[in-house]
Order: sequence, then C-alpha cells, then structure tokens
Amino acid sequence: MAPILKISGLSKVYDSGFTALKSVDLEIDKGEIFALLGPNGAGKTTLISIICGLVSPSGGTVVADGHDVIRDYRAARAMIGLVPQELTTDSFETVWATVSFSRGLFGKPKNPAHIEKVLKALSLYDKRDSKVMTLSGGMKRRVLIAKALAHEPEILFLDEPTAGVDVELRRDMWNVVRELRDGGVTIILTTHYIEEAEEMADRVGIINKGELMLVEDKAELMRKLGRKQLRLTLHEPLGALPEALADHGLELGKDGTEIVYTYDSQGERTGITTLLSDLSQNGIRFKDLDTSQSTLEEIFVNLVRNQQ
Ligand SMILES: Nc1ncnc2c1ncn2[C@@H]1O[C@H](COP(=O)(O)OP(=O)(O)OP(=O)(O)O)[C@@H](O)[C@H]1O
Repeated sequence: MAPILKISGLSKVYDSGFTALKSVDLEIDKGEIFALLGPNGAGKTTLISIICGLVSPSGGTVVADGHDVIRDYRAARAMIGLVPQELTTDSFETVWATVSFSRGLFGKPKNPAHIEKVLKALSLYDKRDSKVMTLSGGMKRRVLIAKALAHEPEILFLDEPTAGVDVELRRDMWNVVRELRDGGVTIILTTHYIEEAEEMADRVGIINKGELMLVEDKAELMRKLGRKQLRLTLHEPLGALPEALADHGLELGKDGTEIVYTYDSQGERTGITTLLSDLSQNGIRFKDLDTSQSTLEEIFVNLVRNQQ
C-alpha cells in the first residue's frame, strides 16, 4: 500500500543558520497512529510546520496522498488537519460557528451534516451553542480537534495533545484519538509523554537534534531494546556480592536485601537457571522474586543519552 504521507530528505536551516532538521525520511501508512517523540528543541514542531505549509523547507520533499506540499499546496493542505497546542482565537464565538468557520477556510462548501457528525464524535454536540470561552479546558481541547476535522482531512496532526492536562482528561483524549483512527483518520502526534506513545502508538519515531534516529513498530521497539530485570528478595541481607557471582553482572540493592539481574529476554539463554544454581551453591537464599520489563521511557532516555 502506498504511504499516505511520504517525507524524503527533508532539511531545515533557519535564517539564523541553525539546522533544525537533517535529511529526514519518513513514510506514514494510512490509518496508523504514529507518535513522534523527542526532547525539547528536537525539531518536532519544525517538521509538522513544514508538512502543514507553515514553514518552508531548505531541502527535500513532502507528499501528502500524492500532493506535493509546496507545488500542490492547496490540495495537500486540504488533506491535513492540525491541532495546535493552544486555543488562540474565537473565544467569543459559539462552538458551532467556530468549527464551521474552520471548514470555510479551506474553501469547502457548507456541510452541516459533517459538522454535526464531528461534534457528536467529540461529545461536543450538546455544547454547540455555547461560547468557546465558557467551556472547560478539556472541552476547549475537543473544540481544537473539531476545528481541525471540519474540512474532512485524512491526516490529523496533534501537537502535544495532552500537554498540561490532568490524567483523567488525558485518557479521555486518548479514547477520542483512537475513535478517530477507527473512523479512518491517520494520526500523527508529537508528545513529551512517553507513556502516551506507549499507550497509543502503532509506530514510534524518535527525533533528536533534527535527526530521526529511529522509526519502529512500537511493540517491536520494546521487544528489541527492552531489557528484563529479575529481582530477588533475599532471606538474609548481604554485605557484598560473592566473587563467585561476578560474571552475572548483578546489582545489590535495598541495603543488601535485593539482588537485581538484568537480562535480554530475546537472547538464546536468559542465564537465569545458572544464576539460581550459583546462588544456591553460594548459600544465598531468596524468599521472593519478580520480573519487570523496561518501559519505552527507559529505552528513549538511553537512546537520546547515547547520542549526546
Ligand atoms: N524561527 C526560528 N529561527 C531559528 N531557530 C528556530 C526557529 N524556530 C525554531 N528554531 C529552533 O529549532 C529547533 C527545533 O525547534 P522545534 O520547535 O522544531 O522543536 P520541538 O521538537 O518542537 O521542541 P518543543 O518540544 O520544545 O516544542 C530549536 O532549537 C529552536 O530553537
């Protein structure tokens, strides 16, 4: 299947001379949720801004469903919805008026049935006659999404969709995004919250210092780079680990009452059987054990740190 968005060799050098993007290549498939992760200043907003035609690239191309975002700007832009971080305008307008207005900006004929569908999908229909300024923060975020969907885009960009919102609202937003995807919209979101990518994304891209370091299926990424840890709670605390166990690369924690063994869950051998028998030979007994898998956050932090 041809990608719905194809970014090739995209670079951006700002007038100041600062290189914000270095030859980024990325293809997005129709109907996926793609999360773009990166620390502050990594180039996420620059990338989205180029795709949406708000910033001009220094090199490379972006094609949205067959339309080049520069040569064929109008057609490309009509494919794309952008949900910015902040609600900037329209506060005195009603929900209905502001969302309808957004559709008009793309030169699309009025379509009250579509506006109604969007408002209903976002649970905003009951609020259609309310002024935007009277809505709660969560409802305002929904209005931003409704505005971005008013012209029936096929690709929706969400720039930090849940920055600064509470946990309950964040989960609520995640459900909204999933429902949109189920309705056929391709979703690309940027986020600082790695938990958000872990929860929602089909694929994850990690950008740092203008370079796309890695693009991977989320589950595959966690499988490949994830490490497992086995924690053993000891019967008797240890002052130090016996020399005989040095090869296992163990860590002694919690005042000597816990041994932590890190292993590669994908490896041929985990080494657990040998470890347990070596522990027993050295008279170390444990009363409890549990295992944990590294999170996307740990993977991300390691990757970015290694690139410093
Ligand atoms: N107009 C500009 N002129 C010069 N440098 C800029 C301009 N806009 C952005 N930059 C720089 O480009 C880099 C990337 O910025 P960008 O906003 O794309 O990052 P980001 O990943 O979106 O960060 P954040 O998560 O903080 O929004 C930053 O170092 C920023 O200072």
